[in-house]
Amino acid sequence: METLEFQSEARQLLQLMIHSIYSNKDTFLRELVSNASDALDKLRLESFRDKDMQVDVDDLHIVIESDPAERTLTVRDNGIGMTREDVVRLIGTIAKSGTAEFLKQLKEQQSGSASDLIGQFGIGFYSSFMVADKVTLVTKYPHAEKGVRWESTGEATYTIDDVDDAPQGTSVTLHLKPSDDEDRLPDYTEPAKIREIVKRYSDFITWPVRLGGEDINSRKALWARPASEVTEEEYAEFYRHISHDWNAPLETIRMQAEGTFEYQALLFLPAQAPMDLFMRDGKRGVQLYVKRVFIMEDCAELMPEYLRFVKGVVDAADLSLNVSREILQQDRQIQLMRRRLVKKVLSSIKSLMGTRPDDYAKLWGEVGAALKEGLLSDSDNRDAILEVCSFASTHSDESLTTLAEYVSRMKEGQEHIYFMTGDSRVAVEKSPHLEALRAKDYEVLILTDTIDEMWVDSVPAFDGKTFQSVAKGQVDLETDEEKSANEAKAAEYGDLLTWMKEQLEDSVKEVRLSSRLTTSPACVVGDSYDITPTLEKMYKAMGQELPKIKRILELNPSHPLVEGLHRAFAAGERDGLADTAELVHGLALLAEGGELADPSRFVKLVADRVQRTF
Ligand SMILES: Nc1ncnc2c1ncn2[C@@H]1O[C@H](COP(=O)(O)OP(=O)(O)OP(=O)(O)O)[C@@H](O)[C@H]1O
Repeated sequence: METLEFQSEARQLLQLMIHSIYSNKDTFLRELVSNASDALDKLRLESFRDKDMQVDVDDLHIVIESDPAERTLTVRDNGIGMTREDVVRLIGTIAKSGTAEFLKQLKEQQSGSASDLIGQFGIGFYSSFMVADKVTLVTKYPHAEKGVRWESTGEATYTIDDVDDAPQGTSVTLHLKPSDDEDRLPDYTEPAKIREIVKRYSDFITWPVRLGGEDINSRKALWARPASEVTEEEYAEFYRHISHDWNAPLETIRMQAEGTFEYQALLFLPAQAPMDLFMRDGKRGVQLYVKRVFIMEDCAELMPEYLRFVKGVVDAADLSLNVSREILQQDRQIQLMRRRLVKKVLSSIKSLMGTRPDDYAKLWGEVGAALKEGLLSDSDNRDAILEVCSFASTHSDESLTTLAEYVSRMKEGQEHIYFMTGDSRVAVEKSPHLEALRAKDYEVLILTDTIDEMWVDSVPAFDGKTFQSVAKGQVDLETDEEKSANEAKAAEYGDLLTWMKEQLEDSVKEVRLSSRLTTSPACVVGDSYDITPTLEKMYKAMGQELPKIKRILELNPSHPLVEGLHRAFAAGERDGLADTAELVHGLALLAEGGELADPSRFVKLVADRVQRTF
């Protein structure tokens, strides 16, 4: 027998379980039944793929046994089992990505809301320690010679030992803590209690769950039952089973297709973003069943990456049971099905917008940044995605706006949908680029998600209105009169502009008069196809070297500083004027929250000027 130590993260989670923070301890049984069900699915699949496997798959089931005298409760399955290495790896450590992040968040939370986080993380098996002071697991993997016995009190260590005569599958025996009404710990050896919990949480499990020789679950796949007969609570439990999210789903979507390619789908939109939404190795896709038989988890072929927050099941009638990912990728029917699933999800989000705006807002807040990835990757559905997007805008400090709402508020003569990207709302709002639009009372979308920097370049228009960055290209807001006045100004300033461009040659590619400024002296803008400073920063952070990007300096000819500069220049003054040009450029960069190439030089120039005022 060997005694091993739990990995430190596993130990921390076990401590949380022992000093349980869940008020609802019944859920431990759901976790054990859920694991057993997964193990049966896996064995069934494995036996299908590996014909040499000497296993009996005729009567796959889950048995629950209780012994009131010994105060034990056992959940047994004749599923895939685990090897000794599996046990050490799967039960002794927590290999899931994001564990450290999870524990950090947990520390920051009050214990009340910690259960939300735990549910999301899905610590499954460990939840046994909420109700047991010792847990014994005996398991055997089909190809392993011997079985394994694992035992622990949930403290720092566990023991592991070989077993000669272990049956196929896994049994988990809980040595229950004394029942205690005050601590809301019921007597889990009571058959009525066990029956009640299984009925409530695990009724839909496709394998029989037996107690005292009797099947106690109905085993009906929810998606195969008439929608009118399934309760919200049943959907919610099923959602929890497949998603490991503790919360109820925000929306349940059912689909049915008949004809040449039959399938049923039961999909869920989450109330809370999955923890792994933005993790590289996060879960993707939905579960695939073929005629009620579980085929694969995380079937990314059925749901595009940008809809990875959608959980659920697709049950296709006409696929072969040993369908592979390669086949799925090439199958035309699968692609058609995927297309319909995507359309259905997007239309469900749209109807949520109309019927339950608060829920829509919640969903958008949680997963909007992922959904927007679709604007880049799914051009077929671009319009449908744009319709369900919401953005911050200068129209309101509190609520977001849809594009349709934006368009309905467009001013007469306004041709474009104006937007500005940036690091934060404050930075964008303070930016000088917005001045002329504000003066005209034009609304500007404030885009601060990383993904916004990318899609705005590839989405041409919404409802026939093109997207126009206020920080790029020429912003054309003037009346004809203003235009001719400006042209005259430009002629007047021509020499100064040329001279300034020479002075600032290393950092700017052009100096011109601005039509977007009203109160600031200057701003820097990009050409229509230049990448933005935020994007430039992102590339740099990823270690990508970019050629130096020169932007355009725009001057406000009605600002006293610029007027003064012009006067001095026209009077032939050149002393110190080069420094002034540099200062004006620096001010423009600072005003948009940008970075100066040489801050110490800028400080010196300003200090010199200030000194001269004494
Ligand atoms: N009855 C079982 N038979 C075979 N393997 C099991 C069984 N129970 C647990 N395991 C293995 O141990 C792993 C860890 O189980 P645990 O319940 O802690 O987490 P999980 O099921 O992976 O996570 P979640 O509960 O979020 O699904 C499982 O993924 C599975 O590989």
